[in-house]
Amino acid sequence: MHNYTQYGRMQVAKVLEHFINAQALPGSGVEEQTFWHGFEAILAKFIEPNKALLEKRATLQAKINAYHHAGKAATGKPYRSFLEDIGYLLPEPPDFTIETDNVDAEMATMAGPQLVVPINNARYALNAANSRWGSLYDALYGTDVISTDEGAEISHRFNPVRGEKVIQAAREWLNTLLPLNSGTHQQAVSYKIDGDAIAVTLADGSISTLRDTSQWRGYQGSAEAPTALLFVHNGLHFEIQIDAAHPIGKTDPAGVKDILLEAALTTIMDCEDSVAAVDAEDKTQVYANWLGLMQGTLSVEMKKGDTTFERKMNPDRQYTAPDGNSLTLPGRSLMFVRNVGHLMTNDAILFDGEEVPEGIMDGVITTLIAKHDLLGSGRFTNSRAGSIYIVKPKMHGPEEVAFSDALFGEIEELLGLQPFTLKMGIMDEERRTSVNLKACIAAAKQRTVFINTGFLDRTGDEIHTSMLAGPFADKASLKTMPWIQAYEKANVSTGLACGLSGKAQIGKGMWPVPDQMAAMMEAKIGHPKSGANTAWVPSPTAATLHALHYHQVDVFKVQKDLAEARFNGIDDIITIPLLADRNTLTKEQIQREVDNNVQGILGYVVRWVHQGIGCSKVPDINNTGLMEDRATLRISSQHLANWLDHEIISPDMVRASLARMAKLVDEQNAGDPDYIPMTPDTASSIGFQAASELIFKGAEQPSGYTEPVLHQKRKEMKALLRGR
Ligand SMILES: CC(=O)SCCNC(=O)CCNC(=O)[C@H](O)C(C)(C)COP(=O)(O)OP(=O)(O)OC[C@H]1O[C@@H](n2cnc3c(N)ncnc32)[C@H](O)[C@@H]1OP(=O)(O)O
Ligand SMILES: O=CC(=O)O
Ligand SMILES: [Mg+2]
Repeated sequence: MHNYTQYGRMQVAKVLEHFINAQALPGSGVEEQTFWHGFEAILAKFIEPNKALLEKRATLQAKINAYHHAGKAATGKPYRSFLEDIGYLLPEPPDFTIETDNVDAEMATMAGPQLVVPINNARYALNAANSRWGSLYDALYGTDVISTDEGAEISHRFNPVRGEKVIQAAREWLNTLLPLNSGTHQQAVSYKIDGDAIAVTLADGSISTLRDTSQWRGYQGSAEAPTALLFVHNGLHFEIQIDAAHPIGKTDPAGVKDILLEAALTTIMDCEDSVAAVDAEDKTQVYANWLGLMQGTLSVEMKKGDTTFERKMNPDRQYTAPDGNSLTLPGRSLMFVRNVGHLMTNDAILFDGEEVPEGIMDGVITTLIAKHDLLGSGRFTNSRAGSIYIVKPKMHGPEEVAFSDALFGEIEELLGLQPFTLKMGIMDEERRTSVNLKACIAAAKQRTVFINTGFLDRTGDEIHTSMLAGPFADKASLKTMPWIQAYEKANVSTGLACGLSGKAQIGKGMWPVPDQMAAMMEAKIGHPKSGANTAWVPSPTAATLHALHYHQVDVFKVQKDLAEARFNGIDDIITIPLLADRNTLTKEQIQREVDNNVQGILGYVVRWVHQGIGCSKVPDINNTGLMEDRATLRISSQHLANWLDHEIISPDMVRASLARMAKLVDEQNAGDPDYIPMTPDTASSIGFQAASELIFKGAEQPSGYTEPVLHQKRKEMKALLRGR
């Protein structure tokens, strides 16, 4: 238990109280008394409605369970009518367009990658904030986008064979980014400023020029010997960096040392599924990092090899424009903060003795902190348009969006912000939101700045909602079946119909295979092609590479082309992706599916519970590292729970797999000095027990969420570690 200070009906854990009174409130223009009193009033107003929303989720789920339990039709008209009758599938509201004002260009009129990062990891969070710009050479050199054939392996010491391949590949990209009137960038031997134009000398001595002269926007260094030439294409900037004395520039006939791409236009600083924050200490750390990002003061001491340096937020980038005026471009990614959803409570604050809803607490405190940005008191500016961007995850249907909208309004009033300063990113990641998406957007039409298909949570909810309908298809097949394709397509179409183009983001989900960048380059071009003006990437390198897709596709043109054809797709969306025939899976296929799920669950959960790490790269059964977070855990645990329920697998089979995989996961982590193994005594390993509970009690978890078990077990683990 924490030490608390009483504020009216609230008790605030001292660690959080101290942070707020000493760091977050000073300079915010809000008095201590006003803040705590107003916070108390918000809790008094919103706690009961929050509980009622959760009860409604449970009531609807119980009705769905009873329907399937009775063996009623899980397809076609009868099923759709049932969903309508119980108020799960609601009538579509009349047409409208969103009215969101003061949206920064990065979200409204630009198209590019969106990075997500666990906010409590300062080292990664700083890296993410700075990933607005990324080195194309580094991204190509360090990943499988360039093959290792013919002596081009990735080595720590610079491999000139690979280096040459990188230069050639980058020059090939320049042909797309910066078309020339004659010749190609592979032939370029110099890039120079010639009056108000760019002259590119080719190997045969001829001079080429830019096909579109307006692409040139500025330079760094002197006009005679620029160190960087700045261009724009499809709204994204990039630099050709020149330094003939640099180790790479030396090898290049034009002295080009790198191509720097505008990459992560926006970043989501995540307080939710990639973070393990279970109590007042953890939450205070999360909020402290957000304050550091909003004030520009966050920094970490870094050690790489023999060098030690300080990582901090990058300044804006300065150039001279072709007309001689100075030009400044943002040096950092525009930041959202992802609050948690409506489900969990946290003991950092008690109200009438009970833990408060964590989502309400996040809303109030992350907004208070972001107010510092609007007041301009920090070192940098995040939103030049004067807005605060909150991603609200895991909302089920329009009532839950309306609740967040009302909460945001009260928070604005408490903190002295103009109405609708708080903008909302709506995660379309629960089935009741997908099937009522238009009504969800309508419920926050003055705040909506994005809709995003969080297909990972969405898959977990798909399984949980129809748990009793029958056994689900294997995990790989689930990703290709009609429901998901219709969900993705309908999201874009609904977003366009509600006027998001030019005002907000229509976003696509995460690439969860961080080391497979070649595959990402093949797959993720599908996102801009589908009309999405942003999509999630797991790392800065992935952001740099994914940025190339937005040079290949003019998303706003795609959106225009798609705008006329409204796709609703509801009948496909509600088609439950069950196994067509339970006898088609071989014993071996079933065993592999179980082992793969169990390995992923244990690999993620043990680090979460034992070490407080909320997002990990965990090898799957083929030894491919997968990004695992709470949403991927929700899928794996719900999938096993479903197959157990329908006796595709037996509890003994799962127990045997857990025992085998626990050993393997311990071995995989042997190199981590902070790792706490699960074996040999799995019965007293809290991490192991958490994983087992998530599977065996998966069917009874609210909406199949993993948070309740993870939080409880992490708290047990922290208590154990404190007692040691
Ligand atoms: C369903 C959903 O909700 S998805 C959203 C939640 N998921 C996320 O936020 C994913 C974020 N990504 C990550 O946390 C990580 O990339 C992981 C856990 C997947 C892999 O991490 P690691 O195994 O440490 O990656 P790896 O060793 O390849 O790279 C580490 C380097 O990349 C950087 N990096 C990796 N991911 C990120 C990121 N998301 N943001 C910023 N920097 C990052 C690190 O800072 C580090 O560089 P440094 O040494 O200069 O600090
Ligand atoms: O939050 C994202 C998801 O896919 O879930
Ligand atoms: Mg999610």
